Amino acid sequence: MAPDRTPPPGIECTGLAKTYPDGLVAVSPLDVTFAAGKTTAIVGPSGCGKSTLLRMIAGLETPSGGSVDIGGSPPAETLRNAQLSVAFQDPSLLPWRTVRGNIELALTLARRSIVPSDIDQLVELVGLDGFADARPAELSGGMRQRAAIARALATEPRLLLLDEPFGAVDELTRRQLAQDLPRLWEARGTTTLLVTHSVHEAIMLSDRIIALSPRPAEIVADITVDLARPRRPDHARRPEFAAIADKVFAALTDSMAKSRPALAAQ
Ligand SMILES: Nc1ncnc2c1ncn2[C@@H]1O[C@H](COP(=O)(O)OP(=O)(O)OP(=O)(O)O)[C@@H](O)[C@H]1O
Repeated sequence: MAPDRTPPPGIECTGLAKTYPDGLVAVSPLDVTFAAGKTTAIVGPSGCGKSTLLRMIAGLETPSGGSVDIGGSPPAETLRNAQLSVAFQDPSLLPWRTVRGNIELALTLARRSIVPSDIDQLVELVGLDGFADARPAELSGGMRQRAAIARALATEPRLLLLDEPFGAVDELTRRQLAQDLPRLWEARGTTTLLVTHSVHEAIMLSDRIIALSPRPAEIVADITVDLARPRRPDHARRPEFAAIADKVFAALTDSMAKSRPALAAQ
C-alpha cells in the first residue's frame, strides 16, 4: 500500500475525561481541537495527565467520558488504518528483531512496501547509522528511543503522537533531532502531538503549546509559537523565544501555586 496522501486529519476532543478504576481523576472534561498538519506540544507538571490524554487520543486508553474525533473517525479506526503512529517513553521494540527488523515489521503491519534505502535514510536521520542491524539489547536507552522514533516515522503516518520521545537521549542529539524532525513533519504535513517536560524543546518543535494544570489536567495556557522555521538552538537567545518561554512558565507556575498554595508560599 502506498503512503496516504489525503490531507492530514485534525483532532477534536470533546468533554474528554479520564477517571481510573481506583477513583483517581487524571483528566477533567477537556474540550480541545488540534489543527491538521500542525505540531502541538503539551507541557505540564509530572503526573498531571499528559500521557493519559495522549493515550486516549491514540485509542490505547478508554475515556471515562467524552470523545475523540480524528478527521471524522474514532482513534481505533485511525490506528487500524495505519494512519497513526506513536513513540512513547518506553520504546517497546521487539527484542529479537534488529532496528531494521522492527521498522520492517511496522511497515508490514501497515501494509507498506519495504524499501531498504528509505529505512537506511530514517536510521541515519535519527543518528543511528551503523546500528540498523543491532538488536535493542545492544543499544543504549536513548538509542532505543531513537529507533522507536524511526519506526514511528517509517509508515509515514498522518498523525504522530510522541510522549517524551527524547527522554533518554543526550542533549546534543536531542538538539539535532529537534532541528531535523520538524522538517520531515512539515514536508509530509503530519499532524503531530508531542508531550514534553522541556519548554525549550516545546518551543523549538511546535506551532502551538498547551500548558496543563496539575492533576486533573485542565488547559491553563494555549500559546501560538509564531517563530520562523527552521529553528536553531541559537534562536533560544532571541527575545521572542524568551517571551514565549516566559508565558509558558508563568502559566505553569501560576497553576502550581493555585493547586499547592502552601508550597508556593515557601
Ligand atoms: N493505569 C492507571 N491506573 C491508575 N492510575 C493511573 C494509571 N495510569 C496513570 N495513572 C495516574 O494518573 C495520573 C496521571 O498520569 P499520567 O501518566 O497521565 O501523567 P503525566 O502527566 O504523563 O506524568 P509524567 O509527566 O510524570 O509522565 C497519575 O497520578 C498516575 O499515577
